[in-house]
Amino acid sequence: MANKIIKARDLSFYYGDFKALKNINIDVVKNEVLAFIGPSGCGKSTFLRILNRMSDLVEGTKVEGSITYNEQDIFSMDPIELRKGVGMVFQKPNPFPMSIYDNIAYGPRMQGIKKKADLDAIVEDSLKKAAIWDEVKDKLKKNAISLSGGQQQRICIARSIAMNPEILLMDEPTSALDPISTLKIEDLINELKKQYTIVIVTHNMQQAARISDRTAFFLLGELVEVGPTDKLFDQPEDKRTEDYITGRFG
Ligand SMILES: Nc1ncnc2c1ncn2[C@@H]1O[C@H](COP(=O)(O)OP(=O)(O)OP(=O)(O)O)[C@@H](O)[C@H]1O
Repeated sequence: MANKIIKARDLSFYYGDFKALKNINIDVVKNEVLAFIGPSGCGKSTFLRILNRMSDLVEGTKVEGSITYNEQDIFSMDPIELRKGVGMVFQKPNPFPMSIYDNIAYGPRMQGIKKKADLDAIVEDSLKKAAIWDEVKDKLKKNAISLSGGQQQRICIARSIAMNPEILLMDEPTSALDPISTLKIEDLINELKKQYTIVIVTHNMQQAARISDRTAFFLLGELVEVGPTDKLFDQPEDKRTEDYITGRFG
């Protein structure tokens, strides 16, 4: 498979003595949308969070095996550097309590970009890519908290984009949104994959079927099966995948 930007090999992860992920082997391919599905507690979010080492924030954890990002071992990288390349969008929209403009300019400013014209250009470009520019261009000074949930989530996506990442991790980005906002984010993901690689956790199998190129099915900390989304849903190889997608459990 061409251009694997992430490779996980025999990756296991423990919270204390509890083995939450068991010998995971998976690749992420450039410019794909890869969806993680599986019943609650199977380890999807844990795995997603390891990919940009948000998992470091939990104490008493242990990792075995390896993950590389562009052939570099992520566990020996500076996490700040890793997160520049591998950004994250959370389940609940979490804009900073500041203006729309400052939300987007925050990261670039931290990276030392100071010129107003440069920041203006990044803010506009990021908001356009996140398909929210037209809705907010006349109120960039307004507090981002005053926007609707769906708009806030697109602001959060724009905030990630402003850091110019290569990969966007999304942890159930639409689960707190209404159906119309959800469709907007799904359309946006479809657009973003031209430029970015997207790994998304979703509870919603229809969503995985609509937006992803490949789907990975997790169960009890194991990666049961990963493959092209159409194939995984039409002709799963593993009986457990079939049982899950036909609604026999989970
Ligand atoms: N901070 C933590 N400390 C201890 N155990 C945890 C922690 N976070 C998750 N776990 C456990 O690890 C397992 C995997 O959790 P995880 O959140 O990754 O699952 P998930 O598939 O994303 O579930 P959901 O779909 O409900 O979000 C669960 O058994 C969970 O209880």
